[in-house]
Amino acid sequence: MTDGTAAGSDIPTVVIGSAGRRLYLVDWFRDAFASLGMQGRVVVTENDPSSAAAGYGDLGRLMPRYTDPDYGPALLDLVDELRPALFLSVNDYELMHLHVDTDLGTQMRSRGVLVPGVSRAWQSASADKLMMATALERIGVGTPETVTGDDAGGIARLAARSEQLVVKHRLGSGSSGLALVPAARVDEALAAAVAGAPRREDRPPSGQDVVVQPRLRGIEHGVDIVGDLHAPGDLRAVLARRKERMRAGETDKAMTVPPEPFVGAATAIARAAELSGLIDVDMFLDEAADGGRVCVIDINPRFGGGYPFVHLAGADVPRYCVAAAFARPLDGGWRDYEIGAVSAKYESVRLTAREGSAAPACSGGRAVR
Ligand SMILES: NC(=O)CC[C@H](N)C(=O)O
Repeated sequence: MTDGTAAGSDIPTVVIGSAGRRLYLVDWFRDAFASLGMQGRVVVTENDPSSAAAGYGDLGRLMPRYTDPDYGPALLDLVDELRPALFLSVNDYELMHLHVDTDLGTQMRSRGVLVPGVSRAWQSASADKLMMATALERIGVGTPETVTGDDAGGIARLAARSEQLVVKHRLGSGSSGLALVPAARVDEALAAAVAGAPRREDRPPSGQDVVVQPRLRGIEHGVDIVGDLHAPGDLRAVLARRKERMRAGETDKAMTVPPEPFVGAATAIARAAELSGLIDVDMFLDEAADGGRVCVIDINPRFGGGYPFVHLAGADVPRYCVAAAFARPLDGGWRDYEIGAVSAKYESVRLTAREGSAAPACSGGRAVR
């Protein structure tokens, strides 16, 4: 761990990678510094200079695209120059690049930066719904039986038990390619899903690129699981909301609920995934089943679209992250939130560039609404 005061910078620094549309995270990390009585800075790295977040941090840095060979050297230069204590990315592709395709995550950690996340195996599984189902089954956490679109026997087995089937892109995120169909019409849905599915470039589109699951009973919830930043695998918090409405693959309206039904699954996932920091997990809760059955359908290994609903109800994961990263004392109040709080997202926009102007101006302020 570094206290953020090593050579090159004496300002306590947190970097948010690819903040994109999540300007509220920049605000809440700033609030965290303020609430801990610290003069810190939130640096935003972005590839697109005119994105909403590029000029929104206390400092903005343009980065090459993660696919560019210059990305790794630029990231390590940034770390050496700014000496952040914490680096978190909210972009799934960047996370795959940091933790699976390269060892950049490990290299940052060996430079003393806390890089929240999950193990390499769970990072890979988070992008592949078949791998995810296998990983969850192995640790005894409920998840829908998942077969690939070319597994006729598996699909027939699911159809015998479930009148309706769910078809999804195997490597998709959010609800990409999602269709809920009567079992008799699964072939049509499969053909449509295969046609639009993201796939590995080394093979033609096929049923391997989509998965089929039974329709789940119960109500969909979003659950943030927080692992200890210094002791990966140790559960620190479970924060839950019932989804009321989705929009563009994200929770749009939700009501906070007690975390208890989800704690068993959260403990098992945190341990197995060697979790540090926050992951956003979608779970069905079937309260009618004996003792309440929980079924995990998706894991986003980062701050996700559901975190605002618990933050606005009082939870404060950025405060936990900043306190842990800079060794500041903190009581457990950061994980408390009001139950029954309903929040809804809304539109917001900011001026981000002018024709011909090169770099983003850093506002160091809040979005104009
Ligand atoms: N984009 C994401 O973060 C995934 C969606 C998230 N699980 C949500 O419910 O908002």
